[in-house]
Amino acid sequence: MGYADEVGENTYAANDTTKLVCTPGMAGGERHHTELLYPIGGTITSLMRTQGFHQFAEDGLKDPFEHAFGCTLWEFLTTNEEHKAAFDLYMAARRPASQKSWFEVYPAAQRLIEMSTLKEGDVLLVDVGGGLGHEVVGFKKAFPEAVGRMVLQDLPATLESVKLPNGIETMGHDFFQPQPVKGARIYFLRQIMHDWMDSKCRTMLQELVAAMDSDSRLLIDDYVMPATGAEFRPIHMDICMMLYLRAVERTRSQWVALLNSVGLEIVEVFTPANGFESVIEAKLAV
Ligand SMILES: C[S@@+](CC[C@H](N)C(=O)[O-])C[C@H]1O[C@@H](n2cnc3c(N)ncnc32)[C@H](O)[C@@H]1O
Repeated sequence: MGYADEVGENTYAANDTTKLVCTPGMAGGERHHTELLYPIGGTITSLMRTQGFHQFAEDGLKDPFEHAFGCTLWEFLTTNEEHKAAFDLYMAARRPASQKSWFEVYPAAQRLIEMSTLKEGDVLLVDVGGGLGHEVVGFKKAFPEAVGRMVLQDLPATLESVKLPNGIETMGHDFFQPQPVKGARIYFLRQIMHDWMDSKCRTMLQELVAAMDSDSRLLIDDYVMPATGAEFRPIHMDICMMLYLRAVERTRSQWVALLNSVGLEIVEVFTPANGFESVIEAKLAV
């Protein structure tokens, strides 16, 4: 596993992996997976023997998490503060520092020049379901002179502990409800759509479509799985999404079908060279 280096008999030294897994975010991830995923594994056989296994469990069917814990993951996190805190820290820390940010994968600098018509008071970016705000903070640091408001949205319980630098607003918002910020240039969803089955994604997207104008862009930061030959990391995530959340990592054709079904069209898909998450840029279909 490489968690430490063996340097002698019964002697181990911390290495970079040791230091990484000791950070609050990765420690949160260890807690999340060991305490939540293992019980799912331990009860999966009884789920298969009773109702069967359904990736998009709907209409009264249970997903593996619900079968193990008696409620969905999101319900569990609303009633379990320690797990919620571990989850939020894990989300904020999950990507290796060597990985490019979404605004490097997506040509944000170029797009910001194209967006130069924005005025003070217009909204540049809404980070929908943005967790503790790590991505919008990173964006603000990278583009301190960018004109326009930046808004972090998430469930009120997530935002309670959030402290952000000046210039970033927080807004409690349930993304299945009407989007209160109209006509933003960018609606950014990182690792949101992969948490939900298609029917729920359609509801969420329809609320965004109703708020978008012709200059708005939807940016989805998620895996775009190849039809064959996927790498280990997205496959692992795909299985986790199925077990935790009755959800999925999507292929390009699945993304196209989902976005087209709500009146959106893909402008371009930006994929980093190392097989990590892509940024899908979409706009209202003409
Ligand atoms: C997988 S995390 C991703 C967080 C962040 N975007 C990131 O990439 O680190 C999913 C986020 O969705 C939020 N969330 C879940 N249900 C939500 C809802 N109905 N409305 C708004 N946010 C929700 C969670 O609180 C969590 O912050």
